[in-house]
Amino acid sequence: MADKIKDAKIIFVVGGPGSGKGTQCEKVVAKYGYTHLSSGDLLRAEVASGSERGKTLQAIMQKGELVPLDTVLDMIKDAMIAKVDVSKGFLIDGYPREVKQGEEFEKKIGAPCLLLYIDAKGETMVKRLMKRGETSGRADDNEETIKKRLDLYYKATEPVIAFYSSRGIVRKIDSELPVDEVFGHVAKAIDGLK
Ligand SMILES: Nc1ncnc2c1ncn2[C@H]1C[C@H](O)[C@@H](COP(=O)(O)OP(=O)(O)O)O1
Ligand SMILES: [Mg+2]
Repeated sequence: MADKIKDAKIIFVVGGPGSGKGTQCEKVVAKYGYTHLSSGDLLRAEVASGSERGKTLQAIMQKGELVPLDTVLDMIKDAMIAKVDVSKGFLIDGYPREVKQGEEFEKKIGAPCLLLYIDAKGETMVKRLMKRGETSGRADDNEETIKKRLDLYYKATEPVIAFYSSRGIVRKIDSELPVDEVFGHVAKAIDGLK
C-alpha cells in the first residue's frame, strides 16, 4: 500500500486561510480525477465525530493554533490509503504548514511533484473569510481567530515556500483573479507535470 502511494502524484496546495485552496481543489478534482484531502476538513470531521481525539482537537483549532504533527499526518495517510486505487493523484490542501511537517510527510508517505502556492492579499483573505463565516458554521471563521490564523500563516508558510522553491516545484498562483481565471493557471501547472 505505502509503495502505491509513492507512485501517485502528490500535489501540496498551500495558501492562507481564505485564499481559495478549497475552491481550486474542487475544480481539479472535477477535471483531473484527483482526490482532494484537506487537512482542515479531516480534522473537522474528527471533531464532528465527537471522539476524545476530536474534543482535544476542537480546543486547539478554536484557538487558531496548529494541531500536533503526527495527528494530522496519520489522518492524511489513512485517507490516502483508502483512495489510492481510484485516484489519479492527491491534492494535499493546507499542508504542510511548517517545513517540519513537509519533511515528516516525505518520510512517512512520499515526495510532492508540485506545490501550488495560492496567493491572495491579506485583506482579500479576511474579506472572503468573513463572508464564508456567514454560512460555513466554522468556529474559526470569526474576526479574532482569522487575525491569528493569518499571523501564523505568514510566519509559518514563508519558510515552507522557500524550502520547496529551492527544489523548483513551486508554482505561485495569483488568487486575486476570478475563480475560473485562477483555475486556468492551476490547470496549466498540472498539465505541465510529466
Ligand atoms: N478567486 C476567488 N475570487 C473570489 N472569491 C473566492 C475566490 N476563491 C475563493 N473564493 C471564496 C470562496 C469562499 O467563500 C472563500 C474562501 O475560499 P476557500 O476555497 O474556502 O479558501 P481556503 O480553502 O483557502 O480557506 O472565498
Ligand atoms: Mg479550505
